[in-house]
This record gives sequence, C-alpha cells and structure tokens, in this order.
Amino acid sequence: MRETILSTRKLSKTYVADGVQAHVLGSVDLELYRGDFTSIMGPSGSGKSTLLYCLSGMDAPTSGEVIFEGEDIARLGQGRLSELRAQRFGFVFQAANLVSNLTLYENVAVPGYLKRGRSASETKRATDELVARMGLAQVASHLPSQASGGQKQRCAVARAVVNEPAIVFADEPTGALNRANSLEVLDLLGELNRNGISILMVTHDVRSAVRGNRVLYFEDGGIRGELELAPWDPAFSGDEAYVREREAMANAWLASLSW
Ligand SMILES: Nc1ncnc2c1ncn2[C@@H]1O[C@H](COP(=O)(O)OP(=O)(O)OP(=O)(O)O)[C@@H](O)[C@H]1O
Repeated sequence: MRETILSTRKLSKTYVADGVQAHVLGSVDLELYRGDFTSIMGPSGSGKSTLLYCLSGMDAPTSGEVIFEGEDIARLGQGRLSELRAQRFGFVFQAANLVSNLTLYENVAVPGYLKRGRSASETKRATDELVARMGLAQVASHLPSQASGGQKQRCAVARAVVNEPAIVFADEPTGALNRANSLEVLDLLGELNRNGISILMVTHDVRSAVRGNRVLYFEDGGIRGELELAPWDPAFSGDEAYVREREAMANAWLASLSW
C-alpha cells in the first residue's frame, strides 16, 4: 500500500491578465506517493508549471486544497509556508539561479544553515558530502560565473537537497543542458530518489520522463492519463536498449492520448 505524500482536492487556478480569464487548473484531484519519482508531461502552455507551483506552495491556487503530510498548504500563512519550503521541500528549475557572489560551496551550504535542529558542523558535513557526491569538489571554491552549465545545475541540485527535503520539485531541470549534463542531472535525481526523496519533475522530454516510475499526462486543466513503470534501474543507465524500451512504452502511451 503506497503512502500519499501530497494530494490535491478540486485544485483550481485561474489567471486574469488584461481582463481575460485563463482557467489553467480545473478542479485537479491528484495523489503523489512517498518515494515515487513522478514525471509530468503535457503540451506547452497546458499548465504543468502552474500545477507544480501550486503543489509546492510557490503560488496560491484560486480554490481547492493541497494537502502535504496532513496540512492544507493552500491555506497556510506566509510564515509557516516559508518554513515548510525551507525544511521539507527542495526546488530545481531550468536555470540554476545561483547567488552570483557566493562560491558553489556556499550556494549549497547557505540554505543548509536554515535547517532546524542541525548544528553548523552537521551542515558543513552535509555540504561536504553533497559537493563530493555531485562531482563539485574541484570547483567548490569557484563563483557561478566560473562554472560550466552542468556544474551550476549540479550545484542547484545539491542546494535543493542539503536540507534533506521530503520532496524535490523539478521544473524542466535539464531544459538548458546538453545531453551529457542532462544525463548527469537525471542520474543524480534518480540517486536522491533511491535514497528516499520523492521527486516531482515537469519535462517535455520522453527520455527524461521515463526516469520516473510514474508518468502523468496533463492537458486541458487536468490529469488525463498516467503510466506506471518499473523503477529506473541505474545498472542499465548506459544501456541504450533499456532506455529505448522504456521510451517506446511511454511513446505508445502518449500516442494513445493523442499526444
Ligand atoms: N502569472 C501569469 N499570469 C497570467 N497567465 C499566466 C501566468 N503564468 C502562466 N500563465 C498562463 O497559464 C498557462 C499555463 O502556463 P504554464 O507555464 O503553467 O504551462 P506549461 O504547461 O508549464 O508550459 P510550458 O510547457 O510551455 O513550460 C499559459 O497559457 C500561460 O500563459
């Protein structure tokens, strides 16, 4: 029996721009499960990022509930919401958005010092471990301007998990990366997931989506289908036949949804 980590009830979001209403989320009922790597696909402009922002408390829904560990985060005050985002959630975006005058090491460490109940030396240890695990040890003292795109994004992944979040929200985390760097970031997200962090990732890319064990298809304001896959086996990451087989399953499923 899978444990729900995050769920929505009748989640709706309407934007009003220039007096015109856009109903982007239309009464979404969704369950996300602890330990899953869930991917969200769907047409451009359909509202995938809006869904991710409402689920993670970065944006407020127009109506409906977003329940995380028993709490409706759509109704929380700013103080409690900020605490939740700092203590329990991690975020990775298409652009790394690092602080330009801090080193890569400091970019990872700084949010770590906000972790409740952890000493400075424990944060340092967590940062050291992550910097090594993300392959950043050689460039830890570099500023973001001195780092490559892949290094910056690996740093953004490390920063997202330094506080040991329950769930990482990733919005097109490989969208700005070349193939080699994309694979590295996806491998890192997979490794974090196998270490117990739930992942929710929005992506346009089928190859990236099949890193998940569950793929949701979002269109016309709601979830229109879902595909269950066996958890990604890292032993086969470099095996083209393994990747193609998962991709073929996802493509057939997407075709059945008229993607
Ligand atoms: N702040 C805003 N104000 C008004 N409309 C918005 C706002 N943010 C998003 N929208 C509109 O909401 C719709 C959904 O946008 P969203 O970015 O969630 O889609 P998406 O599926 O993530 O798109 P893409 O795949 O292209 O990144 C779009 O039509 C967009 O123009």
